[in-house]
Amino acid sequence: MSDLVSADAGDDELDAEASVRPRRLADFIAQHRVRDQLELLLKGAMGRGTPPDHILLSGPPGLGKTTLANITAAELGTSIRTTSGPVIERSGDLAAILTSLGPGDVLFIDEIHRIAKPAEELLYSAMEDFRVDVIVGKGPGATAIPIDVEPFTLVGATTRAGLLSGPMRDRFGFVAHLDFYSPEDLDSLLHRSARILGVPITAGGAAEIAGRSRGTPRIANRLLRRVRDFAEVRADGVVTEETARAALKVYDVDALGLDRLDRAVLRALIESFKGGPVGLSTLAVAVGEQSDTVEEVCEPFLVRAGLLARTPRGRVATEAGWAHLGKTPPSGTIQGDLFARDA
Ligand SMILES: Nc1ncnc2c1ncn2[C@@H]1O[C@H](COP(=O)(O)OP(=O)(O)OP(=O)(O)O)[C@@H](O)[C@H]1O
Ligand SMILES: [Mg+2]
Repeated sequence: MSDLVSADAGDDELDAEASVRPRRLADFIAQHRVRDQLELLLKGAMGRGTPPDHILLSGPPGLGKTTLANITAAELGTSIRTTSGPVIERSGDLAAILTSLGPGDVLFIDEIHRIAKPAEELLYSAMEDFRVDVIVGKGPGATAIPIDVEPFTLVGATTRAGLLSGPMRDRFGFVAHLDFYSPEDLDSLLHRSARILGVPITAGGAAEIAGRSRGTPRIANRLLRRVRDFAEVRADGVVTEETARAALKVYDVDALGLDRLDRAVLRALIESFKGGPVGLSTLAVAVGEQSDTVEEVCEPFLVRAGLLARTPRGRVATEAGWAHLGKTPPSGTIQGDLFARDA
């Protein structure tokens, strides 16, 4: 699919994201439950003068995990060291990072589910006892030298909490799961971003973009940047409902945030297979894509939007799916909940 509605960050997007990324908890939009809990955790620890419990942030891409990790350090007034699971190949790499932390620092490990096993085991003792055993030598003569590390707070982020081992998960005293944002939340977020970017935006403009952002702040901010281009080049620079609509038509993002490939899948399912059920590989061939792409890139959102359902007999279009293409579903079509939240 186009990168425009992908929840993952593009390589060239980091600077653009940094400019609108909230720095403090008070600027972090929505996710009130997580925000309240985190505030209590941090304030409580600061009151006692100790580092807070280790924090695990889980949730789909683009919902604010990296943002919250940085906010944690900012609220605590400490430094943050950032690394990620895949880059820690050897436990020695991790030991070097841990022993260089200052007292109370935040260590942020992104994609923590991808950390190598030996490094994970080293992390256990660091998290629990603020101590690491560094192995010197090889074979029977190898000895473990215990080294103390400063008390620190680990913030782990993962898009796949289910892949974390039990012992790893148990060592986090605070686990927060980030949910997709409501259109109203994204609306506030867009007003905030527009203010920071100096883009004039109307209520209608923000609402129009919010509804197409798939519940994801990263996508909302990205669409705002594209609509701003359009507004500046083809209109008077103001992001209104009309400019947002016209711009997103140019970029092929429809009213629910579906892009060209998402719609092709839905259309094939309905027009070529009468709404299904049809097998994944047959559907993928019909749109000229790999099964993996259809399954991992298009389907999760089509399912979440209640347009498509996965059944034991294959993929089927829901009533909402038919309606989205402006067609009348045959009787007996399953309903599907529009944006049913997985609680
Ligand atoms: N609650 C929020 N309020 C305001 N902006 C937000 C919020 N959450 C996320 N954002 C914006 O969305 C962008 C993406 O967020 P972030 O990088 O924290 O996501 P992530 O969960 O770490 O994604 P990934 O899984 O891809 O690493 C940030 O640049 C930030 O500007
Ligand atoms: Mg991140």
